[in-house]
Amino acid sequence: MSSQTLSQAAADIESTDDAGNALPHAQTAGRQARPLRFITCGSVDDGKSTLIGRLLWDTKAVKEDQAATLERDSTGKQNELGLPDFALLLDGLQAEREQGITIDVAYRYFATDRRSFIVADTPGHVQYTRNMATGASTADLAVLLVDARAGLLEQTRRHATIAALMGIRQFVLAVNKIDLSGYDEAGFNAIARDFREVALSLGVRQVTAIPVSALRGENIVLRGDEMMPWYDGPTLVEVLEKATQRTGQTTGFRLPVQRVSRPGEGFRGYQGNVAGGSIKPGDSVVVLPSGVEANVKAIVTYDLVRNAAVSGDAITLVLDRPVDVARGDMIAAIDQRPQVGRAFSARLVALSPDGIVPGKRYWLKAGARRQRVSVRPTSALDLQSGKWVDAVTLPVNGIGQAELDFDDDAIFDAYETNRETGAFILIDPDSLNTVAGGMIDKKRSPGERLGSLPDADRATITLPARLIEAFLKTDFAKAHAGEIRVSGPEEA
Ligand SMILES: Nc1nc2c(ncn2[C@@H]2O[C@H](COP(=O)(O)OP(=O)(O)OP(=O)(O)O)[C@@H](O)[C@H]2O)c(=O)[nH]1
Repeated sequence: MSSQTLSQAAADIESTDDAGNALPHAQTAGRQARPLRFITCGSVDDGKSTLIGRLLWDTKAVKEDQAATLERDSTGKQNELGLPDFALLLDGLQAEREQGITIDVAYRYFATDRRSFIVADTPGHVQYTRNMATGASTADLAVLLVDARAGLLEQTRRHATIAALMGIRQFVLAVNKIDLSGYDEAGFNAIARDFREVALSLGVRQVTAIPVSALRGENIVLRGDEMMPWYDGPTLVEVLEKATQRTGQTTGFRLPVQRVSRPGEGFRGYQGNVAGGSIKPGDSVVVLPSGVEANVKAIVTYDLVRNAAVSGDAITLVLDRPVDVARGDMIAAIDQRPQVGRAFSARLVALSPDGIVPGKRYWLKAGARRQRVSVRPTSALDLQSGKWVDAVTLPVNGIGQAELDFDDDAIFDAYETNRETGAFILIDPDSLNTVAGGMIDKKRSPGERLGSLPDADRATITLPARLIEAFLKTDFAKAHAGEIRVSGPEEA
């Protein structure tokens, strides 16, 4: 197939939505422009670096100078096949990682004739959970690697759980080093079956299992028919080319107001990036939290007046009547409003060594808005078993569910429906450190407590001694002394 027909085929795929319906032009253009984002996860030595290196190499994303360096650096390190060590392509990233950058996800860009991609390479260890969560929060798809000889590990389940929790609904299981298993078809089928069960339990139905040899480049970009005539499914790159992008937004129009522009008498515009849906002059909108309604008079960008704007556009919105709008307000579609309230439930990923202290008041930042919030964790994901357990605090790298209670009205969408207006960060008001990233689940009624999650095990989380000490000193811990169980202490 020539590259022209490939592009045409890609355009055909991209101009339909998940159900195969034609998309309006603006949306199609946006989808084609945005690369597919995916993450790779696997245990140490499963071959993650080799797999990414192979993808870059076989899609010709490796520049000539890099290729020469690769050949040179691999000298003497070649494996028994005489192939270069593809993992070396990732070494630059390793160096970045060792510098101890806080949220340290390395992104790599590559493209085929049909599509462009951004792969987030996230380290697999438990202490890097926050990095994986960060990579996963923007990814459309997760590639989970397992060693064909070892099959699924606890780690695989943990990675799959985090990926699902971050909203990823498409998994590829790359059963790697299939060459070292003697291209064992039955072994591959057993691993694929086990993984489908894991994925289903997490609510993920779109699962493709592929037998691959990252080292030999089989079923990554090129097919591995010679050694695996029994496999007639897609290659990894074919799955990536056809994967659906999560739009991340199924809500109506959203404009978080960054700035109110009043350049002169008579003109008042509200500026920001459209974070959902689309808008055109004449549409009815509501300003939140005030609830005042108005119609759109004009949409202005930096140099021209537009007849429509879509998600991602930076615009100035002019309304047809004088309305009181401030930075941090939200202008939204009148018939598809976000939730406004003082109590929400959310999932958190703790990013700071201090973890999340229950009942502590933090600053919550979402878009241009910053509000005081008190945070009470209710359960945490046990990273070893992949199960939810009751919890009252979250240690660093902990993932948990929490109740958020605000002093004033807050405006959110559920993260599932809008990844921009459903996401936030928590800031410690004393140190000004970012202590957590969060995703809104839903609005709670005032005073409503979150129950245990259905599969919650009645277990306690072991925390480092200094966290327990700090926690026991909080007013919350004193007030709930009889109800709190802490195990440990364990040295940090
Ligand atoms: N035979 C064979 N060896 C492989 C394959 N994929 C990777 N390897 C080898 O397995 C070893 C580990 O590969 P890496 O790519 O460094 O593994 P990784 O998962 O990135 O490891 P970390 O970066 O340490 O997490 C290397 O010696 C690779 O050459 C494969 O498909 N077949």
